[in-house]
Amino acid sequence: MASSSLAPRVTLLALLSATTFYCFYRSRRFKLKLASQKLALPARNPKLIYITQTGTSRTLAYRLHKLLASKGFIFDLIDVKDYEPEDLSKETFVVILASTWEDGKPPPKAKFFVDWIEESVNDFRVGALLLSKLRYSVFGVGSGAYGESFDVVAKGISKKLKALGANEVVSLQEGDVDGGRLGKEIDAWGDKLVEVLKGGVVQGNGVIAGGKLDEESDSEFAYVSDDEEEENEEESGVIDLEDIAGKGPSRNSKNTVDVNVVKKNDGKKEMVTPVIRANLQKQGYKIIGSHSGVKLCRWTKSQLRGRGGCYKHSFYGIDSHRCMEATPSLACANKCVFCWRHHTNPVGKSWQWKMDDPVEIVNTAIDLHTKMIKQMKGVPGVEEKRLAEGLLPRHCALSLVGEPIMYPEINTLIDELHGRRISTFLVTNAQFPEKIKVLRPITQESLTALNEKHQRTVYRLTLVKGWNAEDVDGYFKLLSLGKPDFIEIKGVTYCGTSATSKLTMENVPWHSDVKAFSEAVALRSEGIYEVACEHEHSCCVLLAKVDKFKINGQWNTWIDYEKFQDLVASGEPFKSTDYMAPTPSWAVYGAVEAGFDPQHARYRKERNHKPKGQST
Ligand SMILES: Cc1cc2nc3c(=O)[nH]c(=O)nc-3n(C[C@H](O)[C@H](O)[C@H](O)COP(=O)(O)O)c2cc1C
Repeated sequence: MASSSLAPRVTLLALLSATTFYCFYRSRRFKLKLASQKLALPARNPKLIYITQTGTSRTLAYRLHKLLASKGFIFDLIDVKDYEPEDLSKETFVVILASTWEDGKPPPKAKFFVDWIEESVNDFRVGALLLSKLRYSVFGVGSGAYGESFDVVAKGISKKLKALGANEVVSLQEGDVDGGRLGKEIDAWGDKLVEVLKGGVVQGNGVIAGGKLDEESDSEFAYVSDDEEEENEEESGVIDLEDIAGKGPSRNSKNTVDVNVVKKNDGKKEMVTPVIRANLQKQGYKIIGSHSGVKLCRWTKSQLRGRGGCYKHSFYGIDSHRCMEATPSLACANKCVFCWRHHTNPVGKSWQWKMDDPVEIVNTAIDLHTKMIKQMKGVPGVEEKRLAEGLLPRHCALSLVGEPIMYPEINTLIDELHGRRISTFLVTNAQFPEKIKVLRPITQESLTALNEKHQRTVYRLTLVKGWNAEDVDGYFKLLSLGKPDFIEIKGVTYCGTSATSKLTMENVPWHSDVKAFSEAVALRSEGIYEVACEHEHSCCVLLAKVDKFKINGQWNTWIDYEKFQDLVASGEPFKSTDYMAPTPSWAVYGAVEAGFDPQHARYRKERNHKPKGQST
């Protein structure tokens, strides 16, 4: 590097690092402030929402409200016309009573509410965990005389809330006005709700206390599938039980059982509600936690079924079902909760890190990954061949944000992974440029201090409409710093509006917006970058350096993983172009497949409407 350009570059790098660190510090301060404020905020009341035309559901809702109040559980009673459905992502417990009218439609006053739920399910920009904090139950009000459209509004709401990640705590009740027993039915159903609510108190898991909900409660209460495509399939974490009330789940050698969903002898699956947990505990089982941290990502499940992969498959040939995560951990030996941020400003205490052995980290990562893959055996649609592939992880994501970047053994960890022919890609940030500089070769790296690396480097940019989707010049300046080989530009995924995220659907770009921004950045680069690939389903586009990766008109954004491992093993220096591979035509920008691998089976959810703002 010419010495004349070194000084400004170092200055810029330092500036960027300092800015990033400052923003990080501010955001943490802000979060801490919010957390401390939160303690003072009253918890959000659970909601009892009724959907009615002629008043039946309202009468039942009042009756249920009274019953719940008599047991000490205070719900806000709300007519659906007065409820803003976007608030569902802030709720933790909602009970809905819904009637069905002509042609299986909801009463007109509920149209907006029902449409919002429906559209959120069908909108691929919305995260499958939008309502993951929400626990809910639905009671249908209708007439069996209407045959196929009996209670369809309630059934639809229940199914769609589940698809958005909400947890159903008492099963849907299909109330039939013709039976003349609706009053008794709502009482019995209400008793079940009370049982669940009481369970929350008994278990002390923060679900409900004195009729109030704790917004910060963990979701260990019930397991929910994060699979958008298989709404009712709660495969991971399912333990086959003869009968939970009788024998219970088979114990493992440690006499513990880790369940969130159980299957009863009638084949039905059931959530492990606090009540069931209590029953299991009475039988001597120790419940050791939830599955929230070890669920397979939806792309992995999809690829195990031979269906579409994530954008990393389209851009680089990474198979999700062969990709695991390893998290190097640093634990403070002084058991200090503030960890390194505290210790960098020590308060007089000598300190030391407790570090995981790299071999142990890799073994644990492989172990967790293979365990989860094995759980998919026998799940409908999962292919034997892909299961076998999944048991041989080939890629590893190393997230080096925060504490792990300080992990001194990072190169040993990378060596350990490569020793097992597992390619590594890093996710990091600009706070620790020195650490990035000394890293061993990996297949792909991200962010600044990368300009001088010989491996593939990538920026990842998340577009938020109204926030950053217009600043082409600003982003081009950032590119000029690290001169990455690739730039992934991805539309933000909507995960609900909350105290810490003010994003709304208005901020979520369409794929056409992402394309337009990417093309503008490419244009601004004056030929250095071109848009190389796209993955429409993820709203994601890849820009790549033309001189390195486009050879005789052919893009080479994919990675020859075997060659990469051979190069590592050789011990000789090598460059990113030594292990590049041709991008398949279906992944190239503008292809009719729009990044969808034709070898995968396309699985489309039923859509009743075209996505907003799209012509096709
Ligand atoms: C014109 C008409 C159409 C109806 N269509 C359905 C239907 O498709 N499915 C159903 O389950 N119930 C249907 N019902 C029954 C209503 O859901 C039932 O009367 C219920 O009690 C209405 O509750 P609400 O007063 O809370 O709106 C229909 C009733 C009427 C009068």
